[in-house]
Amino acid sequence: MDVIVVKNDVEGGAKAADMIREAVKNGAKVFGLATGSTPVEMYKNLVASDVDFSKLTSVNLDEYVGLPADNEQSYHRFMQENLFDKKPFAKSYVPNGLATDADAETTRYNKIIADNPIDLQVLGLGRNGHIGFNEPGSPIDAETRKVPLTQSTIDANARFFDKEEDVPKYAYSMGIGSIMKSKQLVLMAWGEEKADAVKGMIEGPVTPDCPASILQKRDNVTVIIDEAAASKLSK
Ligand SMILES: N[C@@H]1[C@@H](O)[C@H](O)[C@@H](COP(=O)(O)O)O[C@@H]1O
Repeated sequence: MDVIVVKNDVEGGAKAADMIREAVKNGAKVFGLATGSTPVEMYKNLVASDVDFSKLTSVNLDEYVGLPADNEQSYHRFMQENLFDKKPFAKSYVPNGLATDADAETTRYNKIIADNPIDLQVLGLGRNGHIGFNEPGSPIDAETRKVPLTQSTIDANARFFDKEEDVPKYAYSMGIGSIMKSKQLVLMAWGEEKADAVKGMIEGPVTPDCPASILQKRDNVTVIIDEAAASKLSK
């Protein structure tokens, strides 16, 4: 695990964007993308750059169950606004939050991932150590599935919704098994509220209690964190 400590998300987002551009130069064809506040600076940098995704493919990590693609809080809409409107890919995939047949939707998405093996996966980190929406206790070999969100994730995401009751309780998420198949991984985390999860991920035991700790088992992982997120690390 390569750990890079930066001053803040502006510096870290620029670094992550450089890594994406480097991967494009080196022939990467499929990018696994993430949402949330963490990668916003990275997307800003990509939008401002001359990177060209128009012959490439993107596959997103997750989507809330029950939100239509055009809902303000849907991850579809987030990707559209933060990246795809300005830097379109030839093909972009996001789970369909309105799919009511969870088995059919997860089978469809797993086939997309199998047909488009991910060269570089971008990840954020939940306050409880989740990656994608793989909450503590998630099986490490899982593919895409419908997952219930923990109360801590619902609370963390409530800031984006008018009322807590509006926060979806389920998501479709790539599983840890699918994430681990990616050839290269870049995880970002900013702020003190991520410091415990960062410590667990880097220095803790590899345990389903902190899903991101599984990344210790992988090579080709770069973790970009700011000083606040790094503040509980022992060295
Ligand atoms: N499913 C998303 C994750 O993909 C994201 O990495 C994480 C952190 O969110 P944020 O970047 O807003 O802190 O939580 C969300 O619940």
